Formats: sequence, structure tokens, C-alpha cells
Amino acid sequence: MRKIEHLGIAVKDLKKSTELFEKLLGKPSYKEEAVKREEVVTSFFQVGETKIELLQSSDSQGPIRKFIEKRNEGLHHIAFAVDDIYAEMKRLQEAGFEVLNDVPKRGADHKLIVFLHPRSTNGVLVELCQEIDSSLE
Ligand SMILES: CC[C@H](C(=O)O)C(=O)SCCNC(=O)CCNC(=O)[C@H](O)C(C)(C)COP(=O)(O)OP(=O)(O)OC[C@H]1O[C@@H](n2cnc3c(N)ncnc32)[C@H](O)[C@@H]1OP(=O)(O)O
Ligand SMILES: [Co+2]
Repeated sequence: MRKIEHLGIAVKDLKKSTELFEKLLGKPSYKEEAVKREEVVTSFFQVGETKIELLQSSDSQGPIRKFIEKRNEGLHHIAFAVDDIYAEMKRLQEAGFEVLNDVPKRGADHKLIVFLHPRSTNGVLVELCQEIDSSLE
């Protein structure tokens, strides 16, 4: 794990929350991106080496909608940057963590991502992210 790549925050109203975080952080969001497969629309802020990722559900189902129904808005996941997501998946599986994805999937902001089930990580949803080489996109 190289660094905390982002903190994912589940929000009900992306526009309102983006305005709130722009005030809080004193800087604008650098991108808004919808990721259909994850049924979310995201808004990103760079804070030093780490980012804040705001996530609003774009579907009547989806993990963010379910999370908010159950726990209201708030911190949803911690994402770590890794250099080799396949090697990390293997290492973590062998170490007994529950990797939710057989293969990495496309995330937001030019990344491959996988998740670890919170029941294997002390109740914290963990995401692994590997930058996608933009020349390959
Ligand atoms: C656009 C991509 C972006 C990126 O960074 O690139 C993203 O970050 S996408 C983020 C949204 N996608 C995901 O979260 C995918 C991974 N999540 C899942 O697969 C599910 O949400 C899962 C498996 C964590 C939970 O799904 P399930 O249907 O089982 O929901 P339950 O409500 O029944 O939860 C079961 C159990 O887990 C606890 N839980 C659920 N979500 C979280 C969470 N975010 N943090 C901690 N714990 C969580 C929930 O409370 C239940 O525990 P229990 O003790 O039974 O109450
Ligand atoms: Co994320």
C-alpha cells in the first residue's frame, strides 16, 4: 500500500456537498465523473497527496443508496494506492482478507479498483486502486 489514494464519502446531493466541500477545503472540485457500473456520480478534490471522493447514488439500488438508507451520509470507504493490484489481491487473499472482486474493475479517475469486504477489515470498506497508464486508455 503506497498511500491513502482517497477517502470516499457517501452523499445524498452531490451538488450541495460539492459546494460544502469547496467551502471547507477552500478549493474547487477538479472533476465530476459518473461511473455507470458503480451506479454513482463522483466529485473529486485533491488535498495534498490524498483526494476526497464524494459519491452520490445514480440509481434506485446500488451500494451508495443502500449505505445511505442504512447509515445516512458519511465516510463510506478508504482507498489505498497500490503499484500492482493483482499482486496485492493475491497477497491479501492469502492473508485471509475477503476480496470482493475476482478481477479488478474500472473505477473513477483513471484507476483499476477492487474492494475488500468490511467484515474482514474491522468494519471499514477498503478499496485498492492502481493508476491506469493513460497512454493505454
Ligand atoms: C466509482 C468508483 C469509485 C472509485 O473510487 O473509483 C468507488 O469508490 S465506487 C464505491 C461504491 N461501490 C462499492 O462500494 C462497491 C463495494 N461495496 C460492496 O460490494 C457492498 O457495498 C458491500 C459488500 C460492502 C455491502 O453490500 P451488502 O449488499 O452486503 O450491504 P449490507 O448493507 O447488507 O452490508 C452488509 C454488511 O456490511 C456493512 N457495510 C456495508 N457497507 C459498508 C461500508 N461502506 N463500510 C462499512 N461497513 C459496511 C453493513 O453495515 C453490513 O454489516 P452488518 O453488521 O450486517 O450491519
Ligand atoms: Co472510491
